[in-house]
Amino acid sequence: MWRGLWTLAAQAARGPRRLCTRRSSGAAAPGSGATIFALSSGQGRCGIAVIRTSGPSSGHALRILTAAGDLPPARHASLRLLSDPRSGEPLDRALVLWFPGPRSFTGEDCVEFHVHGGPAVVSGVLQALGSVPGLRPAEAGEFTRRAFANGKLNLTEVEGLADLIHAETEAQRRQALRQLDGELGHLCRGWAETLTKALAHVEAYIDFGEDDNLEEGVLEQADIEVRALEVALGAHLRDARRGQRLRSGAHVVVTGPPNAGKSSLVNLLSRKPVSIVSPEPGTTRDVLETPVDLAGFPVLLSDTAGLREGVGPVEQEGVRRARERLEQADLILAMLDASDLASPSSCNFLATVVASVGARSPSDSSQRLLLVLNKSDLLSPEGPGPRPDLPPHLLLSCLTGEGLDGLLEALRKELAAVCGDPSTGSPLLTRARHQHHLQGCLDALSHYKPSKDLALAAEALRVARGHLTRLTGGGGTEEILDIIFRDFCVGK
Ligand SMILES: Nc1nc2c(ncn2[C@@H]2O[C@H](COP(=O)(O)OP(=O)(O)OP(=O)(O)O)[C@@H](O)[C@H]2O)c(=O)[nH]1
Ligand SMILES: [K+]
Ligand SMILES: [Mg+2]
Repeated sequence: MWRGLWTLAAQAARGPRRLCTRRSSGAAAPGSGATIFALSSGQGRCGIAVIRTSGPSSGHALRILTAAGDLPPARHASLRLLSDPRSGEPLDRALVLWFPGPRSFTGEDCVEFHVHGGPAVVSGVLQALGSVPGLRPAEAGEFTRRAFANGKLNLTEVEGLADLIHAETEAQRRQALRQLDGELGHLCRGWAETLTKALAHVEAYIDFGEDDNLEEGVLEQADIEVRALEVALGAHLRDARRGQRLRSGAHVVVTGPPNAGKSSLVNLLSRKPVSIVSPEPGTTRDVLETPVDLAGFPVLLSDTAGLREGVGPVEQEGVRRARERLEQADLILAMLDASDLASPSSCNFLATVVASVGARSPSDSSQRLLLVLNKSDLLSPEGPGPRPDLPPHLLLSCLTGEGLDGLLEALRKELAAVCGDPSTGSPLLTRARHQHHLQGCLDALSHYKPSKDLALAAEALRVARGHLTRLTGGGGTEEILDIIFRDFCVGK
């Protein structure tokens, strides 16, 4: 209900640069003039809980709860006694922080109450705030939404913030922080400026093409810049799947002949008994998937049935599922029993799965493969090692743990290639939305042919620029905002 008003307020706040589609909304709504409050730290018993407010009545609420005429100095922590304004009953001795707008997270007047984290204190302070006229509880993501509306964050930064809150691995945290720092937005704004300049040149040519006063080579210059931009966009789009894997997890599939030790490896890497391990070949039938943090990267690790033919219908179905899952793998962990390399199942596996992935060049295949020879503890120290004609491989013993560090290091390198390394390189496109707009921009530029039709070329530049602006939130529709802000919790 408050959406309609929010849109209008947002438009006013952001000016014409960020126009939103207006939605008809009949009834009156509280709107963004209200002051919102929420518990911003996690729920449950904890040492300190942070409650915050945002909106014009924040200062008034702070004065009422601290029963003080004056506000504390801005952006300094001050110790104050909080009491319930209705009964005067003391609630807690707390640190309070006063952030007058616009120098605050949301751009509005904000207050933070750092109270003792017991549930009774928290609910007492929340109730006291609720009793102050003009204050209401915040909706999920409403603080961030106000920050966005007031131009404190652009859309890719908002997404970075959502990802940072949900980041579970090192690599995800690093990537989210880079996005929150505005790297992707910065890049897009630079590209949009290039297009604006090119558009100005083309339009100048349309208006004054015949005029002698026009500088020479104006169109040629625009052409060079647009073509360079196409190259840059292409490179980023080729990277796009990596960023999405980093956000939602890379698919790593363990495969090999029966009894190679696949389930043992899955349990070792996930540090929990995900799969049944037994000396009986054909133990694993279903695909067992578990999310794990591998060397700092988010991974969906799948254990699968041992690949072999001529077995009963249930195991055959398991083998079918294993092959199906293999197709979806970003990284294949191909496993063999090092003491059993001459067996028909090992030879068959090497000749089919390993050879077929290895034969593809890394550029035309998004799949990568690591060959692991397990049960190295069964090889005699003096006797001949694994066959020299094998493709590059790692030795491992799931039993003794020998070779595990080497495997983890190899996994880190492979996953950095699969997901992109968030500590280096250009900003990753972590969402399908980013990819959609960059592709839209590139498609539009393919219609840029100033030698044929200047008016159409100018229109192509305008469409292309529109995609870049929408990526960072300019002209975004409310539907997109709703989807993005849904990821947030109340209090953020
Ligand atoms: N000696 C030795 N035995 C191992 C090692 N890793 C696994 N095993 C044993 O090999 C047998 C098979 O292990 P699993 O992990 O069930 O093998 P799997 O590949 O999942 O087997 P299936 O699911 O039947 O295809 C079990 O008895 C394990 O204890 C190892 O590094 N050294
Ligand atoms: K087994
Ligand atoms: Mg198994």
